[in-house]
Amino acid sequence: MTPTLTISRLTKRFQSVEALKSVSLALEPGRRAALLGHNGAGKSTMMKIVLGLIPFDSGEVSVCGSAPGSPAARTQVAYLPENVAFHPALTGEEQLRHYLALRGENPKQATELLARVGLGHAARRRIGTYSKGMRQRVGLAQTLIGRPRLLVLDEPTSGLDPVSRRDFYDLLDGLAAEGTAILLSSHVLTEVEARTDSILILSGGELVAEGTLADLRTRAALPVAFSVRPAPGHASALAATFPEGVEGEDGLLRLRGSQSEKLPLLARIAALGSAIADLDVIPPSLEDIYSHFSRRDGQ
Ligand SMILES: Nc1ncnc2c1ncn2[C@@H]1O[C@H](COP(=O)(O)OP(=O)(O)OP(=O)(O)O)[C@@H](O)[C@H]1O
Repeated sequence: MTPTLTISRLTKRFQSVEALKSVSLALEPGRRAALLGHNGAGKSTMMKIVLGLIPFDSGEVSVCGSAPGSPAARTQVAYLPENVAFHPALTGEEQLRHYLALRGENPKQATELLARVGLGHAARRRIGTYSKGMRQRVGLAQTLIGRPRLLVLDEPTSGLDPVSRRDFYDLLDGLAAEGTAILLSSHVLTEVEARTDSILILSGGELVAEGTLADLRTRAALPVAFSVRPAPGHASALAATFPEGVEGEDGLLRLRGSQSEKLPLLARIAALGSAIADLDVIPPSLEDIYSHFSRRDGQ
């Protein structure tokens, strides 16, 4: 499948700052990729380059086969900034009709676009009365004008409550299912874990990790934690068997082991049979994996 977005060896420098260092990636139709990174890692710089808003120093960028910022690329890519602002006195429908007219599209599509993002009921209300989540949906409706093949979303769920976040990702799922590629940045690790297909971690301008969460988990090879609850009267025996464990005030014994130690440890725990009341295996969290890949120099 031809990727919707291809970036190879992309380098961008602002005076003495190397904002992007030989970054390469590809995003295929219908894929949702999350761009993660500390403040200043280079996320916005990459998005601006993909949108054709700023030039780059070296490398190649292709948006649906065209150079970023070219007329062909601009018809295929849409952008939603973090804090989207609309005229508060206009209704959602008026605002979208305005954008449609600017793009040379039929303003009557406003009704359908607003319905698509779940705002049909509020189309004739002033945007000044909308919640932040509703304004983000107007922003998403605006990005859908012209049926773009690539959506670039800068922290699209920042400031939204959990239900609005979930609804927003549901909308993105629908768009991805139709073949739209989605590149979004976020600082909320748990939501990208559940709602995107791949994770891209930028650190100091370098793409330090790329893949599904399962790929990154394997590559990071971080320790696995076990939480073991002894059966009544067996706490001392359990602690004696695992002197390396840490006993908590909650009565649980906590153990850690590398990926290769996981199964042998499980076998040792299972061998205790009825002395064990319960067991949880806790894989490294996305936060652990993110910290592993994105640690700054000196940390
Ligand atoms: N116009 C500019 N002039 C000089 N330096 C810049 C400019 N734009 C970005 N930078 C620098 O490039 C680096 C990457 O910045 P960028 O805005 O891409 O990071 P980011 O990952 O989007 O961060 P944040 O999460 O804070 O938005 C930073 O060191 C930043 O200071």
